[in-house]
Amino acid sequence: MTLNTHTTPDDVPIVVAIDGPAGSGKSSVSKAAAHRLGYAFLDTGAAYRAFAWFALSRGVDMSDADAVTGLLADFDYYIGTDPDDYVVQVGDMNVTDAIREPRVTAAVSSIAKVPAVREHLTNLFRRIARDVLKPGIVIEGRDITTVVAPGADARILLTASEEARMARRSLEISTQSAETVAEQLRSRDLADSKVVEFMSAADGVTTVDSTHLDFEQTIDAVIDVITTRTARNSHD
Ligand SMILES: Nc1ncnc2c1ncn2[C@@H]1O[C@H](COP(=O)(O)OP(=O)(O)O)[C@@H](O)[C@H]1O
Ligand SMILES: Nc1ccn([C@@H]2O[C@H](COP(=O)(O)OP(=O)(O)O)[C@@H](O)[C@H]2O)c(=O)n1
Repeated sequence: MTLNTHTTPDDVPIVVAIDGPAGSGKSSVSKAAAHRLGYAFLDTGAAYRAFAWFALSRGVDMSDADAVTGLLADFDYYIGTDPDDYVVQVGDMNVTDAIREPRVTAAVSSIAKVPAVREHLTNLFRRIARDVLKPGIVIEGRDITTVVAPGADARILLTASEEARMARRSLEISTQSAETVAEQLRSRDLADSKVVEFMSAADGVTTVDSTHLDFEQTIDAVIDVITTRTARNSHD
């Protein structure tokens, strides 16, 4: 795949792209798969969340696309790509936990629909992937198989039923009722799906449905796809 500028073919990291709706297991499964394979891991949703956190901290009107776009120049973002050392920073602030707060989750779709924000972050993700020193990278989000890395060596859509996704997410969030978590997840998926298609697989993308798989089985299923696709590509 052509994301990087390493000079010899053996030096080129393998790129694995994973998309899917909220709560399907993208972050946790991608992180575990990257750990097992010795690859880097890039959570792209963290950048959208961090930018929403930044816009909130500046008191910007989230519905004002020009004002939101105007903040990009000051957005100093860092994310670790080691699956065993996950950290997200804006300037000097460690925002790893803050970006998961409900007020950020509620604001993120508004900034994610601004085209200039998507373009800026897409370029950032490609730069991060290009500079990775490990043999591969797993990149996960909403538009990785279609926009950020459509030429990835392995492309996966990780799905699960709405019921399973809501149950998993509400297990994680103790500060809100299961009904509130479910309602917010449903409305965020709806808002996001107007901007990016992530509910059905694009051509060449393999679907992994984790509804009836436990966490370990889902990691195994994703690694199976990666192994098969990368073995096939190396013979193309
Ligand atoms: N197959 C699975 N079975 C049960 N729980 C799972 C499974 N896959 C992921 N999870 C759990 O579901 C929750 C949501 O997963 P997460 O990776 O945050 O999803 P996403 O990044 O798609 O929003 C996490 O607590 C994760 O550990
Ligand atoms: N590649 C991406 C990743 C996230 N996003 C946006 O960022 C938000 C947070 O992403 P996330 O991956 O942390 O969300 P979850 O699926 O984990 O709940 C999503 O609701 C989208 O609005 C996006 O637009 N494109």
